[in-house]
Amino acid sequence: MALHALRDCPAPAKLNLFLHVCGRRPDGYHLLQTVFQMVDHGDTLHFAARDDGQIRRLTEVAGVPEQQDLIVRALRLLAAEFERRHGRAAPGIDVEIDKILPMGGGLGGGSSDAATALMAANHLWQAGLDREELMALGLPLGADIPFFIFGQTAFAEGVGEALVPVAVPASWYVVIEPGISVPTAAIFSSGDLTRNTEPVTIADFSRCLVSQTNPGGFGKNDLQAVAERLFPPVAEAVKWLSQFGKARMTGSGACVFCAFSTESEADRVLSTVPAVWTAWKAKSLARHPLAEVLQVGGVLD
Ligand SMILES: C[C@](O)(CO)[C@H](O)COP(=O)(O)OP(=O)(O)OC[C@H]1O[C@@H](n2ccc(N)nc2=O)[C@H](O)[C@@H]1O
Ligand SMILES: Nc1ncnc2c1ncn2[C@@H]1O[C@H](COP(=O)(O)OP(=O)(O)OP(=O)(O)O)[C@@H](O)[C@H]1O
Repeated sequence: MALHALRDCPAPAKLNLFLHVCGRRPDGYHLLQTVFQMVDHGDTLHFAARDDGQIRRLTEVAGVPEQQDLIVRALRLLAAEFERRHGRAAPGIDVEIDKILPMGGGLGGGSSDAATALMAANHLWQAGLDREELMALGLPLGADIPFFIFGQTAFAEGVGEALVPVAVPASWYVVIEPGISVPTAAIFSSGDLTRNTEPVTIADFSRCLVSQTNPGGFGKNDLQAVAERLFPPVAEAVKWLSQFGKARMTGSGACVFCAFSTESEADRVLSTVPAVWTAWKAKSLARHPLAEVLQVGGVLD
């Protein structure tokens, strides 16, 4: 029998272990190379099917009107695709969200919410899209959405949509939220941004992991220098966390992280973070945790 509700669906944060800007497309979007790592800290979404075709977000999210929410926009795209395939309107859905990821944090919160919504509704509605089709549906809404649907640690190229799985040792991360929101577009449009980092290979990344224990130690984040200049709290967080290892910004900021090989090391550092910042620790996730909730392993394959 078809399911009517899916509760406690995780939408995990991602960290960009490195992020190189290697060029620019004619449409202005930047060509990146990055490794995406999911961690066990994120938003939680709850879904219930409706029978009137409406897509509703029941939770208020400060600063994000319901109709602009990436979750709602993604579900509208899925509903249109459902109608095209099945010749009838999609059933509709209610969405509730427990939001803990900061916006403009570089943790991919909005993209992760949208990815979880697409996977959950595809399941609830029995829409029948496979993984690649869902990834393609989400890409126009956010460059990180395909990665979350891909659902495993990945080396990414293009604008983040060309994905290859990569093995990264399990690690603990301490993440600092500097308390500001960094608009992604402001970083990419800066005249100071370097856009010519030489392309690397997965083998370069993997070789580096063998020679050092820190998965965040390879390469650099090309967006970081610009973000530090425009947003001094980012620089302060990087400076403070650098006492303990190779600290680095994720995505276009503002959050900053450092990897540790044991939970106790992460706990020790976390306990000393100055109270002005929100900080947390999280463990790496090799697979998207929604697979367990959907109890499928194979629903999208
Ligand atoms: C930097 C990353 O966080 C890395 O994971 C993502 O690529 C950002 O993805 P995102 O938050 O989904 O960004 P979007 O909302 O798609 O893009 C915001 C703006 O940033 C610029 N942008 C974004 C991604 C990219 N590869 N090149 C760009 O130039 C574009 O001006 C775009 O209008
Ligand atoms: N469900 C949502 N959650 C968060 N932000 C949303 C959502 N829907 C739309 N947005 C918009 O997207 C913007 C970016 O939010 P998001 O949390 O994805 O930033 P981010 O972590 O910096 O992303 P990235 O790492 O992809 O750059 C927000 O400022 C907000 O206006």
